[in-house]
Amino acid sequence: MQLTGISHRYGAHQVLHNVTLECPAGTATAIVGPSGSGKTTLLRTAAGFLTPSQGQVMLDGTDITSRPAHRRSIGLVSQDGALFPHLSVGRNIGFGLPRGQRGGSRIGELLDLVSLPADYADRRPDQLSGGQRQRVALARALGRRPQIILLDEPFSALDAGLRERTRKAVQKVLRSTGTTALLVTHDQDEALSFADSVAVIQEGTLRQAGAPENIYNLPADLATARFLGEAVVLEGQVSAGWAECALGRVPLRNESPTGFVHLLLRPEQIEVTEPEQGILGLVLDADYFGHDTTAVVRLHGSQEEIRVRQLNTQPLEPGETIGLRVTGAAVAYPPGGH
Ligand SMILES: Nc1ncnc2c1ncn2[C@@H]1O[C@H](COP(=O)(O)OP(=O)(O)OP(=O)(O)O)[C@@H](O)[C@H]1O
Repeated sequence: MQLTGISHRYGAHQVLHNVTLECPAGTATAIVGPSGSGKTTLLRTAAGFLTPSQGQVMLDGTDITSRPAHRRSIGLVSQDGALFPHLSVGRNIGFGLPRGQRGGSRIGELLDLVSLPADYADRRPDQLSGGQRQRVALARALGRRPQIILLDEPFSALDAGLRERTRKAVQKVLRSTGTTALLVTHDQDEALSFADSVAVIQEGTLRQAGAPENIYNLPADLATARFLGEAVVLEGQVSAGWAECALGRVPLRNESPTGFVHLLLRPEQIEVTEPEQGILGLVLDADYFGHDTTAVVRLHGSQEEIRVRQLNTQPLEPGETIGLRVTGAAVAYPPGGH
C-alpha cells in the first residue's frame, strides 16, 4: 500500500501535512508519534473510513482513495478488539465470513492460527483474557484473508507481560500468512520491536521512516531521537569526522560540517569505568533495577548532566566519583534543531 501526499483537515484544523508512506506487501510498518499527531487519522484514511482532503491511497497500483472501507481488502483490529459481547467467539470470528465458511472447520483453522484451542469457539468474549480477546479480534480480521491488516493500538489495554506475548503471537501470525500490516502505536519500544519499518509522525508531518535500527541509531533530528528513546545530548566541536565534547573525543556516525554541533548518544553507549580510566563524573542520583542501573551523572569540570545505563553492574551510589567512556559513535546535529 502507498499513501501519497496525504493531507487532512477537520474543519479549519489541518492535522496531516503531505504524508507519503510506502508499506511494502508482506511487511509490517509501525506509525509512531505523540498523542494527537495524526496517527489514527492516517490509519482511518488507509482503512477507507475517511477521505483525505488531499492525496492518494494506492493498493496494488490501483487508486482506492474514494473506495469505501467495506470494498477494500483490509482488516482492522482496534484497541479493545471490538468483539460483539453477546456472540460466541466462533460467531464473532464467523461474522463477515461468507456463509459457507461460518461453520466449524474454518473457525477452527482461524483459532488455531492465533494459537487458541478449538473449543474456545463456544465461549463468550467475557470468558477470555484481554490477550485472548485480541487474538480473537485478529482471527476475525484475518478471516477474509485481507491484503492488509490495520492495527490501531491493539495491545495498549494489556499489561506489560501479556502485551509482549500477544505482540509476538500477532507478529508470528502476520509473518506466517504474509499479511501486510500497518500498526499505530504511541509506544516506541513496541514500534521498534514489532515492525520491519517505523514511521515517525509529529504534528501531522512525517519526520522519518525506515528500518528500526536506522531510525534509532540515526534519527532525523533531536526531537525524533528523544521520542524514540532516552537521549544524551552534549555540545561538541567537529573536525575531520570526530567531535570533541565533555566526554572526550568521539567518532561520528554521520557526515557533519566542522564547527559547533549538538551530539546525540544513547545512555547505553556510556560505559562506567574506574575513575582513572575515563572522564570523571559525580553520581547525583542512581536507580538500581537488578538487570540494569541508571544514574544521573554530572561531568567533572562542566555543568553537563547526563544519564547512563549499565547492565549487570553493582549499584552506583550518589556522591560516588566514577569514570565514563563512550562506546560507539555519536550523531552530530547542526545547532538550531531541537
Ligand atoms: N473527528 C474529528 N474532528 C475534529 N478533530 C479531530 C477529529 N478526530 C481527530 N481530531 C483531531 O485531529 C488531531 C489528530 O488526531 P488523531 O486521532 O489522528 O491523533 P493520534 O496521533 O492518533 O492521537 P492519539 O495517540 O492520542 O490517539 C487531534 O488534534 C484531534 O483532536
